This record gives sequence, structure tokens and C-alpha cells, in this order.
Amino acid sequence: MTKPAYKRVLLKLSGEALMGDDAYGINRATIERMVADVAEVAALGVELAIVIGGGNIFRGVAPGAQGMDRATADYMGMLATVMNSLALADAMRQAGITARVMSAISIEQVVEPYVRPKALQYLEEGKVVVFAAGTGNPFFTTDTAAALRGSEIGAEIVLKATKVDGVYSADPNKDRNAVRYGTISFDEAISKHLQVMDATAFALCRDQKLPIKVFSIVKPGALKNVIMGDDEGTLVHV
Ligand SMILES: Nc1ncnc2c1ncn2[C@@H]1O[C@H](COP(=O)(O)OP(=O)(O)OP(=O)(O)O)[C@@H](O)[C@H]1O
Ligand SMILES: O=c1ccn([C@@H]2O[C@H](COP(=O)(O)O)[C@@H](O)[C@H]2O)c(=O)[nH]1
Repeated sequence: MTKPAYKRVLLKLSGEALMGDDAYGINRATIERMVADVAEVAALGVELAIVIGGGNIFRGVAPGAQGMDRATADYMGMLATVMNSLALADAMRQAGITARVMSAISIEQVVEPYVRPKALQYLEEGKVVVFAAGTGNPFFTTDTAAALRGSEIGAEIVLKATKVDGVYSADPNKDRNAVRYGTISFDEAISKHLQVMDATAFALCRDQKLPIKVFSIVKPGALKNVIMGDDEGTLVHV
């Protein structure tokens, strides 16, 4: 059997995709499908760390946060990612995967704090680590948290699993003439202001020479294809 293309990866799961067809929150069938995808690649022996977004519950820049102090709204967003992380870890437990949630914000009665050596130990033990609460700082996003934690744990690649199947010349949900890239450099993605990830995340990955693969979380088998090194999504490279 062919071997996975990567030993250790940072998987960024879309918070928004967790809603499925619901208006907000966590759709049960959707989270179970995501976990089934994760289980498939964990069974290949790939060391998996996960960052999950919070857009299905709260975004600091969303209309609902209008009029709020930005930092306060952002802390609410980070807490939303803790809820998603707990739900994800629980769904993984039910699927027979051992997972550990580590939070960038101190809420020790709920989840253990992020401690890098401990996270590395969990990964070496074959546990899936879920990094909650983003970077722990307002004015950032979970994409940047994925770039940061991916760099810290020595991941070979950041896998951004989202609602679109790659990086396009424009937002494909707004521009029907948008064209998908097979590969694109960080410099081009940043200079063209492609909004699929924020510029901070792109810049950090570029500086750390950490490639990103953007692909669809909705397409069945896409995560496994990416892990096996098959042609899937868009590779963002140095
Ligand atoms: N050039 C582009 N190529 C692809 N998608 C783009 C582009 N510009 C904007 N987008 C939008 O970016 C979205 C993905 O990024 P976004 O951060 O909003 O979602 P997410 O990471 O999946 O959600 P969350 O932040 O909740 O985890 C896509 O759904 C798409 O509509
Ligand atoms: O490091 C971080 C990460 C996230 N936030 C806030 O949380 C929400 C949800 O995260 P998404 O990446 O948008 O899914 C985000 O809008 C921020 O408000 C943060 O402040 N710092």
C-alpha cells in the first residue's frame, strides 16, 4: 500500500462548515462526517493536530458584534472555538479516537492549557491534539492560529479544510468567473489579496516555509487524497 505523504500535519477545520445546512451551531451529521474523515487518516499513522474555527457560533467582526469593543468580541470568538473543540474531541472519542484539547486561554476546569512540550508528547503518542481558543489573542483568526501552531509543532504542512475546493482568483461564492489555482505562491496570494485565508496566516507560513493546502471539507475523501499526496485542492507554496 502507498504511504501517506506526510508524517505530521496541522489540519484547520472550518467552523462555518460545522453548521452543515443549519443556520448556526453544530450539525450532528456534519461533525460525524468530519470525524470519519479524520479517523481515516489517523488510522494511516499520520500525526494530527487540529485547529477548528468558530464562525458557526461567533465572529468578532460579524454584524452581531457591531457596537461591541473589538477585543471583547474577539474573546467571545475564541470561546466559540473552545466549544467547537470540545464537541469535536467528544465526537472523536465516540469514534474511538483518543484526542486531547489544549486551550490558548486559561480555563483549566474545562480544558488543559496549551503547553508545547505536552502537545508534542501527545502527538508522539499517537493522540490527536485539538488546539482551542486560537492564538489566545484578539485581532487574530484561527487561520493564523493554525499557521502558528503548525510552525510550533514542526508540521510538514497546514491543511485548510474549508467550504471551497481551493484558492480562486476571486471569491467563488461571489464571482462565477473565478478560476481555481492548482498551485500559487504565498507572495502572489498576498499581493492579490486573496481572502481565502488572512494575510497574517499566509505571511507566517511563508516565513516559516510551511506550505498550505486548501481543499474542500465537503467533498468525500478529499482529506485522505491530500494526505496521500494526490492532486486535490490548491497548494500554496514559498
Ligand atoms: N480567492 C478566494 N478563493 C477561495 N475562497 C475565497 C477566496 N476569497 C474569499 N474566499 C472565501 O473564503 C472562505 C473560506 O474562508 P473562511 O475563513 O471564511 O472560512 P473557514 O475557514 O472555512 O471558516 P471558519 O473561519 O469558521 O473556520 C470561502 O468559503 C470563500 O467564500
Ligand atoms: O487567535 C484568534 C482566533 C480567533 N479569534 C476570534 O474568534 C473568531 C472565530 O475565529 P475564526 O477564525 O473567524 O473562525 C474570530 O473572528 C475572532 O473574533 C481571535 O480573536 N483570535
